[in-house]
Amino acid sequence: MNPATKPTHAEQPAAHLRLVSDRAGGATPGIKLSGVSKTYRSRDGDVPSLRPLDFTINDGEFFVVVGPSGCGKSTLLKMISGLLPPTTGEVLVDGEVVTRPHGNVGIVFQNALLLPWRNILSNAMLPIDMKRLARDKYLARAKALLKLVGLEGFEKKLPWQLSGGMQQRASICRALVHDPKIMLMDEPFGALDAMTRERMNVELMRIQRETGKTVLLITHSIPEAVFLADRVLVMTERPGAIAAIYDVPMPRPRSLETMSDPVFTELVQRIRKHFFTQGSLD
Ligand SMILES: Nc1ncnc2c1ncn2[C@@H]1O[C@H](COP(=O)(O)OP(=O)(O)OP(=O)(O)O)[C@@H](O)[C@H]1O
Repeated sequence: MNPATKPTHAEQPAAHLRLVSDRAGGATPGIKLSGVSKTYRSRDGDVPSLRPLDFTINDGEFFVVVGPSGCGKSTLLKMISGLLPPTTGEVLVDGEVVTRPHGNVGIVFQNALLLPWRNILSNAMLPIDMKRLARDKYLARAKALLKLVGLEGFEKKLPWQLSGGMQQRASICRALVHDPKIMLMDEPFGALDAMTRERMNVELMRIQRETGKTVLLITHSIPEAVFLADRVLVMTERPGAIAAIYDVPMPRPRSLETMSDPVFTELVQRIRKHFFTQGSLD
């Protein structure tokens, strides 16, 4: 095994990431989960979805979660966003316990979920309107974000006039418009064709580099996970637990050629081995 692709302990970030965390100072930055578990109570009985999880995501890190269907990935994301309370344990964002939905996150789902009657700029401005923030303060930011994702000139178009990939780019702007520290992405490119998906991956890495956001992304695709991530968390079947966390020791910026790097190939194979018996990932 290439020593560079050995799994690391959850609490040991890559060296370059540790530097970022150290510089931040003050309250513990990033996202920290301590003993976070979830059991859904339903009429048919309890559904244990996540075993107690302990891990940290560093400020500015690109952190990707892969795992079999139903292992609790979306549940994890909802608990970090504050949309869902954990059954046990605590989620901390910048040292503060999350007890309700908070403004530190922007969320991107599998489908763009744009409002069909609002034009692209108005859709990007939706969080500002919902939070009743000053529109004029954020309008320039929304336009700049649309430009950043290549949608300049499409501000007045309605969602149906854009391709699926363009709509998803608009939804990324919507997630970033209120300048959250963290972007939570649940299978954001699952509905796109393979070529658009690859382009969106490159685009997302560029946006993350330019905005410095912390990204937590969920995917079923192991190559996508390795291509994007600083670290990949591999989950077990439900109730989900941490099977391993891998550092991805490949330099940035990355391009599609990165996928022919032997480190990339070896890491994809190593992670795939976790799922040999399940066959439930790409
Ligand atoms: N509101 C709920 N009530 C009861 N069980 C639920 C509820 N929401 C989710 N579950 C169950 O919890 C488990 C984890 O669900 P979750 O959606 O987090 O998984 P996932 O890993 O995101 O799945 P997928 O990859 O298929 O999207 C599943 O078995 C699901 O059926």
